[in-house]
Amino acid sequence: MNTLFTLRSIRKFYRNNIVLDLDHLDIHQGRCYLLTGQNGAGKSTLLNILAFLSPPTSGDISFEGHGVDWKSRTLLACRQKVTLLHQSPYLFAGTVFANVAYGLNARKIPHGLQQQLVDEALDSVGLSGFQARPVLDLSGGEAQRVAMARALILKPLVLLLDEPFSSVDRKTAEMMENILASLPQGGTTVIMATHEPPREPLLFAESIHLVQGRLAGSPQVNCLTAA
Ligand SMILES: Nc1ncnc2c1ncn2[C@@H]1O[C@H](COP(=O)(O)OP(=O)(O)OP(=O)(O)O)[C@@H](O)[C@H]1O
Repeated sequence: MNTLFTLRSIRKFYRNNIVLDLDHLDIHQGRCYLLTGQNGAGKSTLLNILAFLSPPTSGDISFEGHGVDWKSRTLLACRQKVTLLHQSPYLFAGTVFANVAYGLNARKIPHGLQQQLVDEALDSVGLSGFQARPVLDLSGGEAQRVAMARALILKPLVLLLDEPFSSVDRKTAEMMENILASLPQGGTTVIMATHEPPREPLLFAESIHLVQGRLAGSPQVNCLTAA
């Protein structure tokens, strides 16, 4: 079993408030994790750290076996292996195709191959035939699916999702959960944050549950909840 992220003594403060306090957390490659916790439990804070977007106030993280130096240029290489899909994803004005192909363009993938990959990605989220649609005409749920296609097309090593199903209907959420559950076969590690249980929790073999910024089951949490 390959350990992808190792977190030790990770603490995050906003002003004087501690919002994340993790003694020890290992995340293994090719697994599907459900990150749960009530509003304010620290889920987005943890995802932002795992996406290398926001450093912890203190503590150590290693990624693929190497210690993460938040001030080094190597951070960019780490960021490129991780995709974070937000609850309200940003799509730029333009067509669905242009948005989904954005990362392929940046990687200079030939146009013919882009067409094929975009078709496959849109197909996988149930949006075949949407290539030429302006994103401004999309419903909230369709926009979320386009953002998912844009994330999937890059085949990231790690896919982080922050409440990805907030504006999709039940059938679409089930379809997207099934897509997520299939990604580890291709080597992608999935971590999905939600404060609601998924429709099919068994698809997510691993769980990380936060209570007031701490891992449920850790001694500190037991003290807190017992108090
Ligand atoms: N930039 C910030 N400045 C100050 N406090 C912040 C900031 N970002 C988050 N917090 C606080 O950190 C705590 C954890 O927030 P976080 O967004 O990580 O929780 P969450 O579990 O994702 O919540 P939700 O389910 O509501 O999205 C909250 O108390 C929040 O108010």
